[in-house]
Amino acid sequence: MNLVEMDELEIGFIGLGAMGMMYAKRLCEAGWKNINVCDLPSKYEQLKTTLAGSGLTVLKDGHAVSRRSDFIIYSVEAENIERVVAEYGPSTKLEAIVGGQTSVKEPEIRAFEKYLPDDAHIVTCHSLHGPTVHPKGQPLVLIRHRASDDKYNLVIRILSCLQSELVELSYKEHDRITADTQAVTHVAFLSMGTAWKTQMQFPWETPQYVGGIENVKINMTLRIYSNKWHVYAGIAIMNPSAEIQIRQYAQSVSDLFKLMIQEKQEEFENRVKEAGDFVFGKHAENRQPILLSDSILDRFSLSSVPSEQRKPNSHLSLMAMTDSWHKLGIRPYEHMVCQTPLFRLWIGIAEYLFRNTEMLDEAIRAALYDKDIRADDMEFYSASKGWAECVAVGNMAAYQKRFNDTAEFFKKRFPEGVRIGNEMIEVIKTHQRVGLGNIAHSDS
Ligand SMILES: NC(=O)C1=CN([C@@H]2O[C@H](COP(=O)(O)OP(=O)(O)OC[C@H]3O[C@@H](n4cnc5c(N)ncnc54)[C@H](OP(=O)(O)O)[C@@H]3O)[C@@H](O)[C@H]2O)C=CC1
Ligand SMILES: O=C(O)C(=O)Cc1ccc(O)cc1
Repeated sequence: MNLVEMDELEIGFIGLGAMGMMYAKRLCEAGWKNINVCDLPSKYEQLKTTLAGSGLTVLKDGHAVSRRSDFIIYSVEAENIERVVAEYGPSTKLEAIVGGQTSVKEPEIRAFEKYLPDDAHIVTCHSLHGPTVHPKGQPLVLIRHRASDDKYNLVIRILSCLQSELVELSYKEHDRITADTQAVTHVAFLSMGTAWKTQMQFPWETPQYVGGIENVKINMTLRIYSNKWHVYAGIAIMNPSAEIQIRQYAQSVSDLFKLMIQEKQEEFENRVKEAGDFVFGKHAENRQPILLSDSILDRFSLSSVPSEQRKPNSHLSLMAMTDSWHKLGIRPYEHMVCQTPLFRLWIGIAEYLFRNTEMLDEAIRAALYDKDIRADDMEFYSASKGWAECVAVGNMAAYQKRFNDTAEFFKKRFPEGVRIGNEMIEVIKTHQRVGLGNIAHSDS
């Protein structure tokens, strides 16, 4: 590392929420000496007090940060990016590099092109994990939109301290891939949460939700609802590629649910198995399987129901996911370069279900004939439709209300769910390094 560069270069963060703070602190710990930060001017005094002695220089607003920083990272809500760049963009230092951390890049790039001076370089990024996950080994998307070689290489040097895996994409590629990996995954978990809440049912008290796969559903749903609504709303509503995926997911839930209640066994089974062959079958043999299993995931339980009382689940959410990948011709393993921990767990449990013929047949039987699970499936169908409509209308306020209503229902269990969720994510990280076969063996 060039020590003069670390002493002299100024790096700025506009927006000091969870992600901005995480980045600023990590860069500071790595030895970058001049880190300028700000949030809303109304938080200036408070931030000065809380960050006194931290090594970060707190400034009043984005003008002050922009005027003196050589690399500026906007780390604000996707919903606000245009307004914030419009306000502070014109104060950008001559020939500075500007980037952002928003999860959806089309609005961010549009704002940069519109409001930044022509001499500004644009290199933007997206860490594909939440603020509480260690960035080491996680994908970090880097988008070189308008930058000289020198400036681009400088950004790589600065962000290298995160120890993430760099994935170089255009902003359009980024939005297309994250619509597949993130937007649709979130809708599945959001719908589970809404369905449970509508029935006033805590899944950890219910016999259908006992066991490893169910632990992923429960803990990841709690993880999403404990995060901020705007993160998910931005990904779903502001990414131009997301609506089609979400619409298809809701359609797949609806199509499968209709076949289930009409007990059209052959049609249902064929459709589910064809989808499974497309995603997990022969053609996918070259890819690296994730190989999660119930035995690995069993220990991450919030459940109070003894495992002997476990009842079969239809796994409508996973069947619909696989069906929707099939209908849209998406091969999800091709997107693993942009995996988030949540996506990895999600595709991991779908893979586990579809590779395990006995379990898949049990789920198909439960879907068609088990009346106990029908009520849950009906609520899940209705919730996924509601989320898809909300995204199609594009109303952020409606999204916020739906999200917060459900979050409120689950909030007492957030600390525990998030703690266990973090442990699950650690396990899949280890698994990425050593191969899950080894872990499965030592666990069993
Ligand atoms: N959380 C996550 O898991 C991840 C989030 N991201 C993305 O990173 C971005 C930030 O997310 P996150 O940190 O979680 O969200 P936060 O809500 O924690 O942080 C955003 C911060 O920006 C502030 N802000 C808004 N307007 C301005 C302004 N004009 N000037 C200065 N600060 C402003 C907000 O203040 P106020 O709250 O008062 O509006 C808030 O403190 C989002 O675009 C998100 O999509 C990316 C990866 C993961
Ligand atoms: O893993 C997920 O999908 C998460 O929920 C965390 C997350 C949220 C937003 C991002 O832009 C990146 C990661």
